[in-house]
Amino acid sequence: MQDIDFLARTYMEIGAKNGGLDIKETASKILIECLAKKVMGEMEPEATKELALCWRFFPRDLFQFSLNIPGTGVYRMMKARHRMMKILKETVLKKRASGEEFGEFFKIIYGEIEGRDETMTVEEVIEYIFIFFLIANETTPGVIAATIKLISNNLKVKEELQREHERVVRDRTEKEKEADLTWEDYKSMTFTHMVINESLRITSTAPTMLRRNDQEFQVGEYTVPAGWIIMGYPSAHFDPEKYDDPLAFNPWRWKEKDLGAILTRNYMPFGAGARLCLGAEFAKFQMAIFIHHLFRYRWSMKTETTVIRRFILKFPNGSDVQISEDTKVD
Ligand code: HEM
Repeated sequence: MQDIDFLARTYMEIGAKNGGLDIKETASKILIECLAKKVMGEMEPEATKELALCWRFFPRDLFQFSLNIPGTGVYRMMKARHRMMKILKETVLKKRASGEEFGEFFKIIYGEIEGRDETMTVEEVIEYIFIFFLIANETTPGVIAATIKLISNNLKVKEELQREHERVVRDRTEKEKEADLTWEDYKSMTFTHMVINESLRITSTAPTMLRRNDQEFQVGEYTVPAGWIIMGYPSAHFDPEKYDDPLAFNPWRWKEKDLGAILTRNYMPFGAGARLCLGAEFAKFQMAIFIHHLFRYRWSMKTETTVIRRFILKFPNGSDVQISEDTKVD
């Protein structure tokens, strides 16, 4: 919690000094810096920053025709990937040589816990970590940027959030707590949790879930033979019988509901079953902390920001917000 809180506050302060920031890019930097520490343990600050910068080549060019020749996005992305693998490998080798401690996640997958045998080679572990970062980075920053766009289009929601976050800051100051956010602060952001749930419903970020069925089964009048690959989509999120006016962004529909639930019959932004998202709580947490720190300023999103879905969420005109030091509210 402290890491995300610190990174979100720091990046927001830098943005305020510069007159603004790109939401998706900033959320991505926070995510990668935080995950890198959790997975790898302490890393050289320059290596972590470079790792985060490499991701800039991914969102734009990941789901495109694979033409890996110089000058294409895919080529730039492959170069960035190569660079990232090199940074990760160098970090592992340096840490090993100096006996420095790895992050908990690394220790688990590499088996570097006392008494356990090695389970993967260094190369395999790095591949695994890369995919882990990739999954995290292709989801959370986009959802955060789309959430800010949804909020920006809805003045009532924006005002309610403003009230909530001013209250959180006020409570903290009154109780003379340290500047860091606490778990209680996070839990008390009820309206923010409603906004997050609604945004996750409406953005339905993971466009599809692929499954191979072991056994034949029936869907209405159709029989799906065993061995088929099924593409599942959380269409329940837009079912008018389950959600009144389903295309409307209405956080109040979550009032009095269980805001902690990441999976119900009609709500599955993080998937379902054995492959339920590993980072669900972490993602929701990052979203809330990011929103909190943004709302410590008066902000506005550039009107030209648009969100489109080309398999994943995309922001062809970026996701810039304007903030400045003199609009800080606390
Ligand atoms: C708002 C952000 C996120 C959304 C909407 C999301 C959504 C999903 C969905 C729908 C799945 C299931 C895919 C399937 O069933 O085939 C999934 C799996 C997964 N997610 Fe996330 N995710 C998010 C953030 C994250 C983050 C931040 C991490 C890592 C820290 C993460 C790590 C994973 C992993 C490792 C899996 C695979 C789990 C498995 O196969 O056992 N996700 N995610």
